[in-house]
Order: sequence, then structure tokens, then C-alpha cells
Amino acid sequence: MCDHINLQDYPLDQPGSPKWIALVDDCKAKLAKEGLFNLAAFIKVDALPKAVAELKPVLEAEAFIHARKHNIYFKNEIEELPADHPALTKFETSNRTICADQMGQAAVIQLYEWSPFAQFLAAVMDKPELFTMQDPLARVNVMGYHEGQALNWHFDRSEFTTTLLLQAPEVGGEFEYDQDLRSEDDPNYAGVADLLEGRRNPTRIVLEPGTLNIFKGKNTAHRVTPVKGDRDRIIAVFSFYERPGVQFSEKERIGFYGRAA
Ligand SMILES: O=C(O)CCC(=O)C(=O)O
Ligand SMILES: [Fe+2]
Repeated sequence: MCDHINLQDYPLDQPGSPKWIALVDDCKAKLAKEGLFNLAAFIKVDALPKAVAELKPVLEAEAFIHARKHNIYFKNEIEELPADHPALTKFETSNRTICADQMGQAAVIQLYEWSPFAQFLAAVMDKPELFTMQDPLARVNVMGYHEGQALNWHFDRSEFTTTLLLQAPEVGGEFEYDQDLRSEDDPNYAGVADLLEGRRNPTRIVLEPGTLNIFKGKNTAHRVTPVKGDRDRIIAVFSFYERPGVQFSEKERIGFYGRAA
């Protein structure tokens, strides 16, 4: 059992029940229309303070400071674009990251390993099955963003991203996205340039702590705006794959976490 989840509103423990099916259908409809859905108060209100408190000291003392400049593609070059094309503009991303192997049996780890969670996500994503990663570092990451830190514009490499906001900042740290800015057939470099140069109006959402967010970010550009104020934005990111046993390479681990093991 996972006693941190608001099973009253989100009956993940009853797969196949009418309430579960209704929830899955609702989430699927939102995903199709908006490219994302949010389950507010997914973590029980009284379980949230402990879920945050158990991670804060680790974030403060042991986090990897992940700071880099990247473009929206996380790629140094795109064959069909000149190096000075505005779609390739690099921006700074910076946060503190901790990995699953630093979290013991924290609530976020218990949630990740509770199999009805993957079962629910698979149903929502229309997959036969989803699996947790075998990678001891990448399975679950928790990111802390303090004043001035941000996750800049990018397209995700994975089809979907699952996050749980643990603590919201006073100001800033909002999730912004431009839905379907590109497609499998059309990279829309001009639209990307417009977005990066401020000529588009991305959607901005403010999430409450305890909200689970599922987001299809492969072709929807998105970012987290810079955090302002004394309270950090703290968010957990869960990684699921369609096959079991997935691990990162050593190079990927060093790139993301500054260490291989
Ligand atoms: O921190 C967030 O809300 C978004 C995370 C994200 O975009 C990602 O992990 O790719
Ligand atoms: Fe992303």
C-alpha cells in the first residue's frame, strides 16, 4: 500500500473499477486536448510536509548543482540550421538535483515503487505496460530551484514526463508551454525562433504543492520560469519506460548528476 496518496479522489488502488476507469478516461481526454493533466492534492495534505522535510536536508547538503547552457533541442547542432539560427539560441538552466539512491525509502520512492502507479500511468498513456527504471540514480530525481534558478526552454527526449510538485516558490517557478509547437513532420524552426524571441504567447500554469502533473513534452516546448523569493521550488520527476530494466549510460549519469555511481 501507499498511504501517501489521496485515494479518495484518485482510486489508483482499484484498477478496473468504475471510478478508476472514469479517472483514466478523464485524464486521457485532458491529455489529448491539452497535452497534459494535473491531479491536484494527489499527495494527501497531511502527508506532504513530511514528504518535503525528508528531502530538504539531502537537497541542501548533497545535491549536484546542475548548471549548463543548452538550446531547446539539447543538441549542439541541427543539420539543416545555420549555427546562428535563433532557434538554436542557448539559455541557462540551473538547479540542485538529488537522485533515487540518496532518498532511502522517502515517500516519493514508495510512490514510484507502488505498482498501481505505473499501472495507472500506462492506462492513461495507452501503453500495454510501463516499468520503473533499473538505474539507481535516474529512477526518481528531485530538483530544487532557488532564487534565480530555472529550467529553460526544451523539448523532452521522452514521450511523457511525470512530476510531483512538493514545494512551490513564493513567486516565479511557473510551468510554461507552447503546445504542439512542432510535429513529427514539421520542425517549425520559425515558430521556435518566435517563441525564444518572445513573439508567441505560451500558456502559463501555477501548480499547487502536492499536484501530480503528466505532460507530453516531445513536441510541446516548455520551461520553468526563474524562481523568485526565499522559498525553493522542489519537484520530483519519475521515469517510466515501456520495457523493463532501463539504465542510463555512465556518460549520461555523469552529464546529469556529475557521477556515474
Ligand atoms: O519541473 C518541471 O515542472 C518540469 C520538468 C521537465 O520539464 C522535465 O523534467 O523535462
Ligand atoms: Fe521537460
